[in-house]
Amino acid sequence: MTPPEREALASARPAADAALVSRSREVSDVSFRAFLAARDPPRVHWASPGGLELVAGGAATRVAAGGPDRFASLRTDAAAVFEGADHAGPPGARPRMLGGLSFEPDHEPGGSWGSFPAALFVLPAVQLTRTDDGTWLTVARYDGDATPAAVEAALDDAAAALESLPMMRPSGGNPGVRGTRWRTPKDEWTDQVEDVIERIRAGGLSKAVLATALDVDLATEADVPDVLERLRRTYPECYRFLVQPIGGDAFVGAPPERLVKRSGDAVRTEALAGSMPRGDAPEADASHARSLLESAKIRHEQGLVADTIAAQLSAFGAVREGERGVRKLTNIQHLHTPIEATLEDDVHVLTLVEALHPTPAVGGLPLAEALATIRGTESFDRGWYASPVGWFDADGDGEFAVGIRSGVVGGTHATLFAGNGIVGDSDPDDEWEELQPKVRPLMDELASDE
Ligand SMILES: C=C(O[C@@H]1C=C(C(=O)O)C=C[C@H]1O)C(=O)O
Repeated sequence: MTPPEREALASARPAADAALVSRSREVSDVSFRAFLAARDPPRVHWASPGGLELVAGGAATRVAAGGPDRFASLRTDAAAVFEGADHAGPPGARPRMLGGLSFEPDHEPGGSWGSFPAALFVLPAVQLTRTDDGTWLTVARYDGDATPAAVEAALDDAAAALESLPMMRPSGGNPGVRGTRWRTPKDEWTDQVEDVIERIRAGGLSKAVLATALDVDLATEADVPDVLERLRRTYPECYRFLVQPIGGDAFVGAPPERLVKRSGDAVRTEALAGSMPRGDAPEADASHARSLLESAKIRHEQGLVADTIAAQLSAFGAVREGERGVRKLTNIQHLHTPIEATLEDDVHVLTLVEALHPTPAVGGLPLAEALATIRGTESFDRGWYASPVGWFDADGDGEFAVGIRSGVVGGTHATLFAGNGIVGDSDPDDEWEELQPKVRPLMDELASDE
């Protein structure tokens, strides 16, 4: 990203005399991959398991923010964009802001995160939305000349362009991997885990989530729409997202973990922590699941996450914790507790995100001590890894996933991320083994399948 581009992103604000106009039209189902491949950046993709699925390109407008007030700044700027919005179309295709935030509020773009400010949300120019009511094409504009007639004409053009897209775009195949390098080799990782354990034993810290990055050299350029399409088939039980602010580097992932969903006064979240592999045979798989449910260490670690989330949500309304169980993913299983709340007041989903992020599933406990430990120990830039990624609308409804099982992909390079909760009785060798399945979702889609 050139300095002027970075400047433009960092200062993305609503314009004084602009109005938001959007129009949607039902279209016959079309390949999301082909649509995404044909769009210019910014490009975004969001899919929740069994729910909303959308792909979009271009920006009608965007809001960006950084520093300790970034959530307040986003809420204010987004409210200005949504004010007086003129949308004709089904509720499922209503205007949404899509994007995410960095793990730390004072994040500065750089390295793999060169085109990612501390918070960025895009209101897409052209979007395909798949809902229970069919597939909808939406065009939005936010400027002084955005009249309904102009937007309808742009919708006609976008619909005509859809006609020329192939129904099914043939897959280009995986890019292939030339080499990989952990940012923290095993001996360094072991030292880091031991340091964290020592801090925990010294008192004042119960848990810290230690993460690292895997640099991947690709044999050919990765085709991000292809990667997302394959993740849809291999990890159907996970979210899928893409945020590509400028072109080049794209943040993609298939996280299993919901940070929060707000729909009216209903709030849903979950505590997901503790990991075991999947077994090859049903008996082995069930035995791993039993180990998750019976391990005192894992129950303690996941219990801390559930209690903290429930306590934070209780500031907003009545909280109900569901039954603890095992969440099975394609290549890993976790301990899981569903958590729901009923809001007493009209609270924006961004306010809930602000209260919950980072949960002890990706930060630690107590939070301040855990963050100081993470900053003092990790030798890579988390950027947007383990951060909120999702969408919100004019009413403050929305849904956010935790940006794990993720990586930054650009050209012939990818950086993948993985982390584990460290507690007092963690074993560095086990923690090293646990990192491996967490980079696999993306790694499997990058490595050649032969
Ligand atoms: C931090 C990650 O995952 C988190 C940490 C887990 C753990 O400590 O076992 C399990 C699930 C996630 O909450 C990651 O995938 O990078």
